[in-house]
Amino acid sequence: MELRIRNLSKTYANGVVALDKVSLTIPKGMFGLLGPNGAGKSTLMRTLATLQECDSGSVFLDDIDVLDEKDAVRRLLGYLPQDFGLYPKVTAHEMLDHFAMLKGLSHKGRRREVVDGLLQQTNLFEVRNQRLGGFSGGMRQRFGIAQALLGDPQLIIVDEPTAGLDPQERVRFHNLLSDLGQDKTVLLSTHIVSDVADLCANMAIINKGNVLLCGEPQKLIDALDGKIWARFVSKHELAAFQHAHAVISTRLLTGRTLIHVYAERDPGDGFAPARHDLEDVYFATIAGRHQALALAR
Ligand SMILES: Nc1ncnc2c1ncn2[C@@H]1O[C@H](COP(=O)(O)OP(=O)(O)OP(=O)(O)O)[C@@H](O)[C@H]1O
Repeated sequence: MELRIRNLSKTYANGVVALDKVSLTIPKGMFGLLGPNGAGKSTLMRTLATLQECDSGSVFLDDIDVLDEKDAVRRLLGYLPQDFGLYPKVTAHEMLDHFAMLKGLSHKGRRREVVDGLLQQTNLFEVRNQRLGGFSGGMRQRFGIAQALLGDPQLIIVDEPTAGLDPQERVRFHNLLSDLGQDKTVLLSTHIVSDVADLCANMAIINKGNVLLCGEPQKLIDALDGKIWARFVSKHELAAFQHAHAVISTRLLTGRTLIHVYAERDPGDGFAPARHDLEDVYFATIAGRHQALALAR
């Protein structure tokens, strides 16, 4: 299914503009929504998940009016919120069975089939009789996906699902999501660039309620060819370089500071062409390098 968001706006009572005329088209497959903390991602996710009202704009899931036909959307939606509580003393199987009942799966045999299937799909079958309170972060997130998948949703929204997972669990969770992306629309909100680089066929970057950039990750990277330059600087040189160049990122590498700058042509000063990636796209966009944006759009 395709999700079409047009001019979606939301200002909270305290005056914070969380969404400012956001327009995005999200096709089938995995779509990454990338942005720093406070960008408006959760506001957008909650609005799409019919849990929160916006002020203006429209959202359609194929021909369903998401803002109006909430029940129809909920039947097609699986949602994994950023924070969700679990009853610590209940086992994974008991909890999922309970959720399945709430979803209307009243036939015991059929429910068992669905619940066991989801526990297998999320690699939790072996631990199904363990209490949720003892689950690791990764197990919790996979359990969150299992409950989101009840009812065979066509649109799956996951809000920052890999924050706090160790690398092994992250890979496991990525595999699970990418399987889902084969035939469903999966919207992944994250501030972790590599989640999007690894998984998503399409992406957008949002900040302060605005969509800054949208496209296919590789094309957005290619649009920066020849425009990202790198060099090491010492700590006391950093401020001068930041003053003289459009520094988009600084990172410590084996104790030295590597800086990446945006420049249309060789900036001199000892810079060499950088091997750039999606992080450069992200940082260049957030830093407001408008030349980069114009090219990549
Ligand atoms: N209920 C609320 N009332 C007032 N302001 C809010 C409310 N919820 C969010 N905000 C503000 O709206 C802005 C967008 O918040 P939102 O949670 O949507 O961003 P986010 O990109 O999901 O960030 P994070 O990654 O930190 O969750 C932030 O400035 C936030 O402080």
